[in-house]
Amino acid sequence: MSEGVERNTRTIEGSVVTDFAHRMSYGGYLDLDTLLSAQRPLSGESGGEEHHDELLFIIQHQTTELWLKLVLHELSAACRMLREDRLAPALKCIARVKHIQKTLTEQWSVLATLTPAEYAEFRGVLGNASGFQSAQYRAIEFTLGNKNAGMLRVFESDPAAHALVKAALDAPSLYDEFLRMLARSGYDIPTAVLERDVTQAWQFTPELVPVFTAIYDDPQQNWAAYETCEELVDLEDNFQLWRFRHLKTVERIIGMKSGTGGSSGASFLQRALELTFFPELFAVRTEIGR
Ligand code: HEM
Ligand SMILES: N[C@@H](CC(=O)c1ccccc1NC=O)C(=O)O
Repeated sequence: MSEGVERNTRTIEGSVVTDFAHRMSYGGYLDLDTLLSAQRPLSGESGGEEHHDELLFIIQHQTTELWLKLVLHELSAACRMLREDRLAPALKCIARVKHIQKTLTEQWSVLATLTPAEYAEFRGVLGNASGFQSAQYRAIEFTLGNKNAGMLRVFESDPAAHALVKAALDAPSLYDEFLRMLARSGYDIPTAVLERDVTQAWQFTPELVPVFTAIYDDPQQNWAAYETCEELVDLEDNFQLWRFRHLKTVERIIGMKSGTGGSSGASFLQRALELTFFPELFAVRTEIGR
């Protein structure tokens, strides 16, 4: 038994690098000074006492925004790869997004430890700030096809956020790119779909259902398309689970109070659960085995 283990202490090997005066370090590479100085609870300002739970609230949002940054990065890459007919790497990006979505959905349980009384103690400092104003979240919704130009208005006073969301509004969605790729591979995608105004919300297109039915009827002959369809269904499923957990967390913390962003609150969030990104991929399920 080595001396270190006897004392329940790990021996620090002599080769461990300790002098970072002229070398890049962990904190330097990750810019942790910036990252870890960005949690500034407002409840402590203007004389009041800082509320213990405001740090949880801030970190829950900031970690979400970090993951959303990566989701957007991966979805943008997936769109580009589909455009270049590089399906395998596009699917790899989507697979990563699915894992991030699971982490984000799980993460709600941390915030759910915040009781209504605790939140009420600092909710006032939030003013009219709300997740409704999350530019990255909106850009992701747009990239997945839930376009709504009216959402841009809340970003008018923030040019960088506005540009990010506007770019996502103007670009073809992931579904647009997939359908265009299918058309290039010989599937009978209606011209109106290929030439649609991509800044508009996706509308259910019944003509696509037989195309998907043929794919689902013979997966072996249509494997690439079939696999991609199922990946998109997973993405939508995961997105809905995140929305549902947000709604349920909101209900347990603020009940039916209206939102700081000005909406009716829980009932406004409830209506988001009726939105669908890929309606034909769900409609095809009714047709299978008929
Ligand atoms: C105490 C916790 C939370 C409460 C009470 C809450 C409440 C609400 C409410 C009421 C809305 C509707 C807009 C409004 O009028 O404000 C909303 C929207 C939103 N919240 Fe939260 N929220 C919470 C935590 C979070 C967290 C941790 C995130 C993660 C970033 C988040 C992201 C969003 C997003 C993206 C929207 C827009 C949803 C949409 O457009 O469908 N929220 N939230
Ligand atoms: N809309 C929430 C406030 C809120 O949750 C929030 C406030 C500031 C920044 C992000 C937030 N998160 C989600 O809406 C409320 O009505 O209590």
